[in-house]
Amino acid sequence: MPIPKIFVHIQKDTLKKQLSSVLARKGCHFIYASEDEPWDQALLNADVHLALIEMTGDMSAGLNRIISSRLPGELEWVFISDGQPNVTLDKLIRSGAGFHLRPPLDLKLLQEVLDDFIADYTALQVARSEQVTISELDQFGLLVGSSKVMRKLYRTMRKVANSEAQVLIMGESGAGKELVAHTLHLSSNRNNGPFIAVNCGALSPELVDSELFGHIKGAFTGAVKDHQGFFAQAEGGTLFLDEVTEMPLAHQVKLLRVLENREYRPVGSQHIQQANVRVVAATNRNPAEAIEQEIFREDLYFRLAQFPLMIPPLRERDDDIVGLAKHFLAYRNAQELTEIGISPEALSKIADYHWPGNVRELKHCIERAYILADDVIQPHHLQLQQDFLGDGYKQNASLENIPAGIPLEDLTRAAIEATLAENQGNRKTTADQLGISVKTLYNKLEKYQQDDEQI
Ligand SMILES: Nc1ncnc2c1ncn2[C@@H]1O[C@H](COP(=O)(O)OP(=O)(O)OP(=O)(O)O)[C@@H](O)[C@H]1O
Repeated sequence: MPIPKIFVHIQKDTLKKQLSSVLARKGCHFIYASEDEPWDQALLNADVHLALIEMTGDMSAGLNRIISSRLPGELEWVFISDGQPNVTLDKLIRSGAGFHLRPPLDLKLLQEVLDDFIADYTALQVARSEQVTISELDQFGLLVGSSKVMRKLYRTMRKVANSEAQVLIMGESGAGKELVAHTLHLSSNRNNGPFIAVNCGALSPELVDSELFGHIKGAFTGAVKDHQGFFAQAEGGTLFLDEVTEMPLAHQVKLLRVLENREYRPVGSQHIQQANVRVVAATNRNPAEAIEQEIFREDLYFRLAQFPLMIPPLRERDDDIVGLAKHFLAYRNAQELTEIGISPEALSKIADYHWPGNVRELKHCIERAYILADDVIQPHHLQLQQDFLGDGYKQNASLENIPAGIPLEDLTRAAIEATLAENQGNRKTTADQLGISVKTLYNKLEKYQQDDEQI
């Protein structure tokens, strides 16, 4: 780990002697001003973190040159003077540059100041190198995580991947259902075939049949050419039916038939097609409740859930929360050839938050913090949903807490994610509350997902 560099300009021999124990301190590198060049020039040329300067009246010109450079804000300063008033020095100290120690010199205080500085510097270096260039987490397919629950999930997925069982994935929005579906596909014998993902809630009710099963030219007004449905597109591979509970009931029956017979007929066609497709479905809802509310057919549930897989919400994967944050940061650093770190305080804030938006929210939060931080992500760089909208946003319905200057698209995304989390991922209710169509909501979520995937 790099050690801090301290520039020293002490002229009086008596002071040099007094400081000998301080200057013998280990854990930092002292660079002394030479007689060959003016002290201010030497300091401007040196790449140091702190300057320890004995100030005398004849140094004001040099100090003025320092003040007009960028250096004052970039360095920590400790001045030792004989107590003579010095306007230039006062100006620098009043701007918050550091310490001005007057006689009698308190060596203990000077030692403490240097100790604090070295401790802060070291903490910063630790934070910078806090495993942000490496990821510590295990990975299975596209899924990252080492927590007990994730490891259990990996084992189950490995077993189920190679069977032809239909899988129903359950879990909150942003918990990783699509990633699980895709990983199942990649780990299966069908991995040379296509993986087609469909948002059932975004299908327009009039076109569900045509979207799923395709149509032939002239099947209906506007059917100007043959159209391949999702089943045909997924032939030989996996069809992922996301938000399957949002599919209109009438179409759920048709889906059930295909799952039972492995046959379907494109709209307007006389020819039955064979479906060689593995269906993996997902829902944010509790299927039992959806069945009770009569929006999800029980027989379809049993058909789809030959193998139910429950994805735990991020807040139940305690061991993974901080690991995932570092993972996303490490990947971003590798991509951008940067070394942005994360402070222990920021990691605590991440660990303590309840992540209603799950992994998606965490990933997006790190992405924003990466952009905001200069070198180390601090707690104030982490913009959480609750920071945007407040926990009591709904109750207070107050817009006053929204900080000025937030890009509108960020605000839209925060509103969507907060509302989705509040509604346990139910997109219909979310769209209704936000006053947008389900289709618009899906389009936005798809865009956010694509943005996230570029991380
Ligand atoms: N275990 C994980 N490892 C790495 N990234 C993950 C993990 N889980 C989720 N993600 C990331 O979080 C985001 C959301 O994941 P995904 O789309 O799979 O969630 P989802 O449950 O299908 O969400 P929704 O219900 O809103 O469709 C994606 O950017 C994904 O890459």
